Amino acid sequence: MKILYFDCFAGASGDMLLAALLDAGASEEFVREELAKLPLTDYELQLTRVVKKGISALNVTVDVAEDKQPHRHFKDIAAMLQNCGLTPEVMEMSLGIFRRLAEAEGKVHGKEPEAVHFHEVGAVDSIVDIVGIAAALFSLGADRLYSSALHTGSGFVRCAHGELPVPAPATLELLNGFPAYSRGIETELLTPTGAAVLTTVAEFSHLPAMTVTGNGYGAGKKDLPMANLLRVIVGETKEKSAYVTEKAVVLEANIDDMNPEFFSYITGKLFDCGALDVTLQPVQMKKNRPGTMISVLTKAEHAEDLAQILFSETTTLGIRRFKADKLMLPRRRQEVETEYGPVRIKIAELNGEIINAAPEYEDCRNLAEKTNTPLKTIYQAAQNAWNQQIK
Ligand SMILES: O=C([S-])c1cc(C(=O)S)c[n+]([C@@H]2O[C@H](COP(=O)(O)O)[C@@H](O)[C@H]2O)c1
Ligand code: NI
Repeated sequence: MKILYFDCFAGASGDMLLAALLDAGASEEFVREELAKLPLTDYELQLTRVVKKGISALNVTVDVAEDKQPHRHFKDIAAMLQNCGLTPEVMEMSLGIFRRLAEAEGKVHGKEPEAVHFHEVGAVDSIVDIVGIAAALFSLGADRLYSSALHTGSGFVRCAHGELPVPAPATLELLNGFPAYSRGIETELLTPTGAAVLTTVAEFSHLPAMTVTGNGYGAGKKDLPMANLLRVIVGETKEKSAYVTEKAVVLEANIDDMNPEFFSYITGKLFDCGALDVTLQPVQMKKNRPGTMISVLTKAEHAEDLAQILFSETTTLGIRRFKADKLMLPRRRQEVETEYGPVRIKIAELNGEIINAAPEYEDCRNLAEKTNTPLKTIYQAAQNAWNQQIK
C-alpha cells in the first residue's frame, strides 16, 4: 500500500503543497494537462528551485495578470470545475476542497457558500493550486494520505478585509475538529487554501509505520527562523489495501407527519441530484409515533443540495449530518455466455481473492423480457456459467 505523509512543520499553503507533491514525483506534465483544461487565461504557473536553510526545494508561483480577471463566486467556480473536462477524480477532489473553503469563508462572512466571493487574483491562484494539487495526488496514486498536526503561526495578516488575526478566520473555521498548534512565530504559516486541502483529503496522525521510499520539499515564500518548507514523505507498507476508502457524507431525518406516498418522488429527486444511496427504515419515534427514517449517502460536494431537497420536499425540521468513510471491496465485471444470451457477473475481491460473484440483475431482467423466460431461470443459468468458468 502506498502512503503519502504531509509533514507541515512550517504550516501549509496551496503553493507549498503543490510544490512538495511535484518534488516528490507527481507528474508535472499531467498537472499542466489538467490545468490547461480550465477556462482560465492570463496566468502562468512557474516552477523554480530555491534553497531554504540549506535545503533544496521546489517553489511554485502562480503569476496572475491582476486587471484581466473576472470576479468569481463559488457557484461560478463549481460550474467551471464540473464542465471543463477534468479527469473525474481530479474534478471531484477539487470541488470537495473548494466547497469546504467556500463553506468556511461563508460562515465567517455570514453568507451562503454559493454566494462567497473569491477575490479576483486569489480566485485564480486558489483554483490553480487546488486543481494542481488534486491532479498531482491523482498522478502519485497513493492509497492513504496522512498529515501531521498543523502549525498555524500567530500574530496578524493583512488582506483585502484589513488586518486579521492568525490563524485567519477562514483557516480557524477549517481547523474545527483537527489538530493544530503555534510555536509563537509571528507570521501566517497556514493559509485557508492549505487548511482546506489537508482537512479535506488527509487523516491526521504521527508518521505511520512504513518503509520510506521518497520525499519532496515545497518552499514557502517568506524567510523564517526555521526552514520554511512543507515536506511530503512517500512510503510503502506490506499490507495490501483490502478495500478502497472514499470520504462520504450521511444525511438523516426522522419523519412522522408526511404523506408516505411522497417518499418515492423524493427518493428519485435525491438520486437525480447526487445521492449514492437512499434508504427508508421504519422507526418508533417519541410519543409512540411510528415514523420513517430517511438516510442519504452522498459525496461532500452534493451534501448541501441534498439537505436543501430534504428540507424543501419533506416535513422535517432538522437533519443529522455525519462524515463517513465508505469502504468498498475492489470490484469488476466479467461477461459469461448463457443459452439465453450474455450476462455480466459482478465480482468482488478481498485481498486478491474472489469472495462474491453475482449475476447483474439488469442483464438478467433484460434477457428474461427478451426471451420470455422466468427471471430466476436466467439468473441460475448465469450462475452456472460462472461456476463452470472458474472451475
Ligand atoms: O480575502 C479574503 S475573503 C480573505 C479571507 C480570509 C479569512 O480568513 S476570512 C483570509 N484571507 C487571507 O488571504 C490570503 C490568501 O489565502 P489563500 O488561502 O488564498 O492562499 C491569506 O493570507 C489569508 O489569510 C483572505
Ligand atoms: Ni472577502
